Amino acid sequence: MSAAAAAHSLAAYGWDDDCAEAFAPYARRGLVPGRVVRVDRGHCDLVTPEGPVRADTAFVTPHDPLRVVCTGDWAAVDPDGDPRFVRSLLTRRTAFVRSTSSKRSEGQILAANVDQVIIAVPLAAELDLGRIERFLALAWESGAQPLLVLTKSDLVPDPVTRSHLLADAEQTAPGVQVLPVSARLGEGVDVLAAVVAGGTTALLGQSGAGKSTLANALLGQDVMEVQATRDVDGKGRHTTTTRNLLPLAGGGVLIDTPGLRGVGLWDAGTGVGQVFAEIEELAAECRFHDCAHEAEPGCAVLTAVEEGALPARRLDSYRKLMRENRHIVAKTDARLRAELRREWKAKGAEGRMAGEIKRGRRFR
Ligand SMILES: Nc1nc2c(ncn2[C@@H]2O[C@H](COP(=O)(O)OP(=O)(O)OP(=O)(O)O)[C@@H](O)[C@H]2O)c(=O)[nH]1
Ligand SMILES: [Zn+2]
Repeated sequence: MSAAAAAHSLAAYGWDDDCAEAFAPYARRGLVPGRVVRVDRGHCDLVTPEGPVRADTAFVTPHDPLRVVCTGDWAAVDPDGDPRFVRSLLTRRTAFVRSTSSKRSEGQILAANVDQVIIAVPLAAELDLGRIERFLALAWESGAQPLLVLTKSDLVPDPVTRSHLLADAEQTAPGVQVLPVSARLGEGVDVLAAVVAGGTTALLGQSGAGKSTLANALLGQDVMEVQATRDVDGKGRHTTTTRNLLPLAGGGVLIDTPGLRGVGLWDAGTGVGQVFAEIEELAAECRFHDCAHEAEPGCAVLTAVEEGALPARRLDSYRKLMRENRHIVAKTDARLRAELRREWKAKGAEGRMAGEIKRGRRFR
């Protein structure tokens, strides 16, 4: 980072040389840079060099739901006025998109410009590898680098058990750093803080995984409300505060939005491939290029399973996520196909009409 970018008052919020370069044309128009901290209907809260600003988003709310303002966006804002308007959004480096339920399959943007994703999974006697793979797929799909944090490591004090669990996690997450952390004991927190110091980090993980506790440890203060252990009605309390984007004590920025936390079904096509990199690599050796790795002769994937080089669970998980993903894509495609059909019909009618005119069956 250049000295100018480091000295910039938004440096704590992730401002860097790339931001400065992208923002230059807006600076010439007298606009102010800001990072979106929170979005609600028609407005957003930003941090700017002059402090927090609330701005109207009417100019940056196109029909495409993937292009609406979201937490983490860099924006160009009016220098004054009441209300002040967001005039433009800088191009996103990465984006978290959720495939929404069947009625609106367009997808919904959850967070922008995330560099790393912490996938928080409690270190327990039995790691939920399938869940890890699912979160990894989402992380890879966003364009950010995943980081697997095994939380509550104090719960597995036995070093032998722990190293087995770590080995399982590492095998499940090729290309991903795996870090055991205990926020309770402070173990591994400094390592994690150093890893996330360089950019913007988001938190993924199921409820109770220890995300808020981890966030507080990284923030160096209790900003997030930690789930009460005594949960009388069994429903769990909604714990995340409305402060969605926060600078970390050791450098870097944390994005922790409720929408991102509670992930459901996502469209993670290329992401799934990255999670199972070793399977995709094996698949390249299969005799048939469209091998489904079910019962085909010369299947390198099945051979690897037979030889014990690839856990059968891994292949099952891969198939399951691929199937799920195809399902989502098919749903989206159905809508696309319906749209195309309408277009073709209209074009077809025109075409038929033109043909009939040519053939002299219709007179003008
Ligand atoms: N033993 C142990 N318990 C922990 C640790 N970190 C968190 N916990 C406990 O795990 C429970 C859940 O922690 P939270 O931080 O609220 O989990 P969360 O992922 O933010 O949960 P949601 O807000 O529901 O998404 C709390 O009772 C914490 O005290 C740890 O390092 N060790
Ligand atoms: Zn095969």
